[in-house]
Amino acid sequence: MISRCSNDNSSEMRLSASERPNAGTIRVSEIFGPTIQGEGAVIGQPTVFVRTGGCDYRCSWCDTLYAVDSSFRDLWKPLSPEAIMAEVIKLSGNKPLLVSLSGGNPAIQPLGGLIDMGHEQGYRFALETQGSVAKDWFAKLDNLTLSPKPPSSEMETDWDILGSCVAAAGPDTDTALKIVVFDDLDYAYAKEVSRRYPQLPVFLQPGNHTPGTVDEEAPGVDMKGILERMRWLVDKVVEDQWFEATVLPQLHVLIWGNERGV
Ligand SMILES: C[S@@+](CC[C@H](N)C(=O)[O-])C[C@H]1O[C@@H](n2cnc3c(N)ncnc32)[C@H](O)[C@@H]1O
Ligand SMILES: Nc1nc2[nH]cc(C(=O)O)c2c(=O)[nH]1
Ligand code: SF4
Ligand SMILES: [Mg+2]
Repeated sequence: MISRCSNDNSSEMRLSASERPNAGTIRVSEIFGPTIQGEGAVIGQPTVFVRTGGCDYRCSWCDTLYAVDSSFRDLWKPLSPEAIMAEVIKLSGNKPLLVSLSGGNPAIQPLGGLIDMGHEQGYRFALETQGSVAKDWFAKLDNLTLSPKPPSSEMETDWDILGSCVAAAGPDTDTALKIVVFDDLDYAYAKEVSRRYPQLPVFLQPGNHTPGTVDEEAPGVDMKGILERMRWLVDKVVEDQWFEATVLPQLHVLIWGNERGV
């Protein structure tokens, strides 16, 4: 299974040559914080975000198109692990904390060296990915969130690669599932993912149907609609007696709406 964790993964090969990172450098869309982690297993923890640029998916409702759409490519900087750690250290006042690696798909970037470097200085690392590309260095992470995409995203899950991601993380990384739910079909998908990985904690996150478009700088958010979906999802889990699931909102969206860099 681990042999799938290579650089010539087929999902990654779907990226054009200019979209693939250079060896050693990491393509970065933004570094910000400290803020709190707004989602999933480590929700509420103070963290600095490193958001990489480029993604092998294009979910219909992606809330970070500026780190996905190639029209933003010129804004993604190729940075060395040293340069990224220098910024993380500056933002955190040299006090180690949790670093959240997100994107885009951070799994298509060479992040193993950055994780080693940060660990040496006492920083911890969490990573969010859709589970479409597996890397050996997932085993170095403190937390791995796998967020496979439900039908409403219009993406297809490659179950073998998702399995390779779980295997690559191994026993020393805290791995969790986090599934965005918009409707009944998404809910059924979340149950299927959880059925396949009963050993993994599962977090359900109501979808934000107002994430904005590539042309919007600061899209407005339909908070009432998101909270209604949250209530629907809680009712669903309770009625269904899915007592192993944890339902959480995107806390940062409740606080700051669709604002960037928070
Ligand atoms: C922007 S993605 C980046 C990491 C990775 N590409 C992934 O999808 O897991 C970070 C998280 O935001 C979630 N997300 C993206 N758009 C969303 C939306 N409109 N509503 C709720 N969650 C969303 C994703 O499912 C994922 O769990
Ligand atoms: N505060 C905060 N929490 C988050 N959790 C996941 C995020 C992401 O965009 O990956 C995110 C984000 O952008 N901000
Ligand atoms: S996989 Fe993540 S970053 Fe990529 S398009 Fe989907 S939500 Fe956006
Ligand atoms: Mg986000």
